[in-house]
Amino acid sequence: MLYAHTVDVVREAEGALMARLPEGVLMRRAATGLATECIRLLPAVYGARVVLMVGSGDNGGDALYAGAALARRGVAVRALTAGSRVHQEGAAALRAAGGRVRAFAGSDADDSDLFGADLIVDGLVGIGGRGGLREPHAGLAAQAANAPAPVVAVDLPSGIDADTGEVAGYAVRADVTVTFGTHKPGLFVDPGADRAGAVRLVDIGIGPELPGASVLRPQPVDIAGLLPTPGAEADKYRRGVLAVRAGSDRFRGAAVLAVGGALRTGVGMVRYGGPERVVDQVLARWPETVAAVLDPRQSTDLEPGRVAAVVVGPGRGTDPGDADELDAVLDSDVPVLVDADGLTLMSGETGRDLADRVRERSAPTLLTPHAGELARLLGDVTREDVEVRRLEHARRAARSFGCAVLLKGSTTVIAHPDGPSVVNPTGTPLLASAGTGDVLSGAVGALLASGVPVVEAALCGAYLHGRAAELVHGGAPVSASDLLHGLPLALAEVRADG
Ligand SMILES: NC(=O)C1=CN([C@@H]2O[C@H](COP(=O)(O)OP(=O)(O)OC[C@H]3O[C@@H](n4cnc5c(N)ncnc54)[C@H](OP(=O)(O)O)[C@@H]3O)[C@@H](O)[C@H]2O)[C@@H](O)CC1
Ligand SMILES: [K+]
Repeated sequence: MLYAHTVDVVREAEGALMARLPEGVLMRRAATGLATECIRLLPAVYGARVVLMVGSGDNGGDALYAGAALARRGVAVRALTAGSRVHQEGAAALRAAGGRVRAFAGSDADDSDLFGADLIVDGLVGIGGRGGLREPHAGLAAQAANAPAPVVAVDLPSGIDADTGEVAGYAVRADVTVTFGTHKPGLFVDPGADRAGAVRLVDIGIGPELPGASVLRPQPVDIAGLLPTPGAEADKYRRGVLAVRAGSDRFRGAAVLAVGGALRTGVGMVRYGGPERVVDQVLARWPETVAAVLDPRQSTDLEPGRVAAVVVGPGRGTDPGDADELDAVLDSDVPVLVDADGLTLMSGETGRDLADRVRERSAPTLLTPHAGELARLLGDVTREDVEVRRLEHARRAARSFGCAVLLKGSTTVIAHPDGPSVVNPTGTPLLASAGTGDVLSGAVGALLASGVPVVEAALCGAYLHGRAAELVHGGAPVSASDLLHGLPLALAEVRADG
């Protein structure tokens, strides 16, 4: 598991440790770790050319001290400063080691040092950065982006918000980010995560001072530990029965995909209920389903005691009958996953009663919106707002509805009113196509029915779904049906890693 802490928490931990250590020790540790990573990235050390982009804070100080260490190893180091000040001791250390320090001349002409560099180090701003990069920082960073050398970001790529991953203006795009003490949430969540490249954590000793993380990013081994392993004595009821209330005459595929997602993730039995033509189609594709014709306006019976979890909403419709069905499902005392049309029914003024129903439930509820659906559920933000501050809005929704929320998209995040948020490390942008969400709802539903707790089920389902896409796509677009082939591969891989 990787852990991320917010800036306030990092500063507090740093303060507690610094009070016991001689001045400058933490920066020296950070700089040593940074220099080591730079050396790994250089084809040869002696005679290599490294350019430091240096802002006015301690982030620039880290870069300067690392530059001094590189210069002592025979690297030609040039520091280009931006901003009103420069870290004096760091600049002196670099000069004493044979490096040069000068102010960036501005964006009017290409900087020859930058374009001749073997490696560029981004020490413009770190956790002290606010908003998009100002000038001359942005101009310097833009030149670095055009230069051929790889870019190593110090602590985080300058211009991304450390706590949210938001990019409010120009931001550096790094090949490698060397971060200190703990990960920052913005390194886990897009759009920030996308700018960070490969992230390396350097231990500077603040670990014991840090409280529990605010954001987690699991590794394959963590997923393996969370997945259920059916014992020899397991029968279909003990493995869990999932009820799927998806699909309609208009959207028959949603039912087929949600049922498939569940079966391919592993569940004792899927009970499908829906219109006759959809039942036929589900049975034609998945004959192992126990399917019954069900008109939500006449029967919303969930067969109490016979199902362990319910998926409701994908392609189901938003008629009054569908609202009645959702209401009845929410009235049950088993875990419920609400997706797609179910989320639409819960949104706005007309959805108020259903939203209250969710708040009143004692059994776990999981909402699985994409950014547009989350914006509608929250009612006071746009889809774009949600996309740039994914963690914040997923957390708000979790608090507002008193349940777990899985926000789909460029980084899938899972929030719960209690405990840290979790980000899913797998997936590809090519996953954004019709029907993939239906497969996800089935996959997560299967895990809920198997007794996996709600946040863990959401995480494992999202992980397997994203990994399935990575394994089947090979660079080509992924259809929702392809995902159904990828799920067993993803499961086998996770079990082998575990
Ligand atoms: N915490 C730890 O454990 C350790 C932390 N360490 C290191 O310290 C770093 C934090 O250093 P820090 O606090 O000095 O802030 P930092 O990121 O250098 O930026 C502040 C400067 O940036 C400027 N500025 C702000 N926004 C801007 C913008 N949009 N565009 C342009 N400029 C902008 C701002 O200018 P101002 O707004 O004041 O004019 C101010 O001068 C941290 O990331 C890590 O690298 C390690 O050494 C050891 C252990
Ligand atoms: K930086």
